[in-house]
Amino acid sequence: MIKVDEYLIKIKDLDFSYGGRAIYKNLSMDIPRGKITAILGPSGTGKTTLLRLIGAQLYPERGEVLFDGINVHRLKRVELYELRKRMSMLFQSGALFTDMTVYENVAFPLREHTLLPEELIHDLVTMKLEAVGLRGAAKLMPSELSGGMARRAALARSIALDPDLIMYDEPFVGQDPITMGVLVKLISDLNASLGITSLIVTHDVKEVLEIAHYVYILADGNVIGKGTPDEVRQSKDPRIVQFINGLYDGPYAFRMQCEKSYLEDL
Ligand SMILES: Nc1ncnc2c1ncn2[C@@H]1O[C@H](COP(=O)(O)OP(=O)(O)OP(=O)(O)O)[C@@H](O)[C@H]1O
Repeated sequence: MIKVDEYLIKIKDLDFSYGGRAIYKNLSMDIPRGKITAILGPSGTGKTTLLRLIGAQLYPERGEVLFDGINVHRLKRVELYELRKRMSMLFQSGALFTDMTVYENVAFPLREHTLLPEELIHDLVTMKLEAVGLRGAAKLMPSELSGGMARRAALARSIALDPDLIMYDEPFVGQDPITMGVLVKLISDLNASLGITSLIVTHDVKEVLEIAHYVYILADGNVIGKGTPDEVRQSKDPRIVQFINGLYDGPYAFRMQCEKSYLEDL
């Protein structure tokens, strides 16, 4: 019997720095297959960097990232190109092609990467648009969409090739509460209906904890907390308490260190 590993991504003993400035030191994480994992942490910790390491846009100095057992940093260019069809990355900007309709945007990856006939492409695009509730917007241009609709259209495009993984980088930024609620539910529904592994980097802690199955909290170059949403909510670690509750001050200082005292500066 073939044993399917319960983790889609395994990160082992990873070191990464930007020009000598260490971002990760000995980082190890396992991302469960078919589940929603939230990656939380203070600004500048390296969450986006982590997504780029998984996608092999960046290379570590040490350690490895295994995607379905494949070391992503050892692949040749063509192999990586193939593997990336199984990973989708959704940035906060959405980045739709502005000169194409919503339909053409969703059809684009199918035309780029497959030789499917137009009829089948039509059916697939229609299904993806239906999944995000935008079948009625197929003919619209991106400039005619609201911010939330644009993100949903980008989401439809990112699932066009039925990826195994979607990495969301700040998917809720700049949205009103209702739109945010729609996006949160959509991500959760897509995860359940398509069985996609979802990795969400966000500062919207409350929203993401409602739908995540597993949570990693990163700070100071490593994992400072992990577990189910309930487990991290109940943590007594002051760094995690501060972060989960969005407290103004705590172990992570609100004020940056300054050489002179406040009085001296005045
Ligand atoms: N290309 C780069 N070259 C040098 N330093 C970089 C580069 N990209 C990011 N950094 C730095 O690396 C650190 C981690 O950046 P990253 O964007 O991964 O953090 P983040 O946790 O996603 O932050 P935020 O939550 O604010 O989006 C930051 O201090 C950032 O300034």
